[in-house]
Amino acid sequence: MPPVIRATDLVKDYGDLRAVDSVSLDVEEGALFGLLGPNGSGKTTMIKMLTGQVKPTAGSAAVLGIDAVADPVLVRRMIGIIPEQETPPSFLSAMEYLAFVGAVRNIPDCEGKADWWFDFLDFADKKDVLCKDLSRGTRQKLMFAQAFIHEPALALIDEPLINFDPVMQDLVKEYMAEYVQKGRTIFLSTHILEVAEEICSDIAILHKGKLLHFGPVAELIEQGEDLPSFFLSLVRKGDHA
Ligand SMILES: Nc1ncnc2c1ncn2[C@@H]1O[C@H](COP(=O)(O)OP(=O)(O)OP(=O)(O)O)[C@@H](O)[C@H]1O
Repeated sequence: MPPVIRATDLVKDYGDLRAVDSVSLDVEEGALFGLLGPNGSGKTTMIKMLTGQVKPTAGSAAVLGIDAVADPVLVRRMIGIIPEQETPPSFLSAMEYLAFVGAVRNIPDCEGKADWWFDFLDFADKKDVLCKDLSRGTRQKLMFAQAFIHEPALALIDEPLINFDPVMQDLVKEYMAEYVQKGRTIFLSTHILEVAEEICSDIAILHKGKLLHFGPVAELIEQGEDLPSFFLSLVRKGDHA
């Protein structure tokens, strides 16, 4: 079975800055893959290249078997995405936004599915509120719902938990764990190392655009490592390299 994501020697330069430096990695079907790294290490740029939002300077990316550089529109049609810091359109209500996503993605019974998400993430009382008047956490609930409402084979989500309270974080973590058990795949970036250790099957650690580590979380734990300490020592070593 080919990997769900295959990145090969991906490079992204912004002017003189090399934001991603020859990164290669495979993500297998059913993985809950965590992309970790300090601020500015290139996580968002990686996600943007894999979702066809940014064209790599060099290298290639196959996502669900599709060439993400040559056919970014098809990739975006097939996947779910939560871009970094993205908020839904201010002028639509929460329900209108999910209906809009449903129309673009051709989702059957989108209204019924939207209602399920309003109940599941406990914001049914906000469905007719304009997005501009929603709290940050509620906007994040909506972004989470739009990424998963069509049950994509692959969701790429940038910092999905950051605005959620602990109860909501727990609910969403459980949802993601069950989601991948059904054979679907999630690729997420996060700063919350404890979350990555708890739910991710595999991780990659980026630092200054370079891939410092890539592999299953279980392997680290078998070696007696805990992810937060492992991450910190790797990044500190990278700082002095
Ligand atoms: N459009 C852009 N133009 C110029 N530089 C950019 C652009 N986007 C990102 N960068 C730079 O590329 C580097 C990697 O940024 P990126 O957002 O990918 O990192 P990140 O790991 O997601 O960071 P954070 O954890 O802080 O969100 C940073 O130095 C950033 O300033």
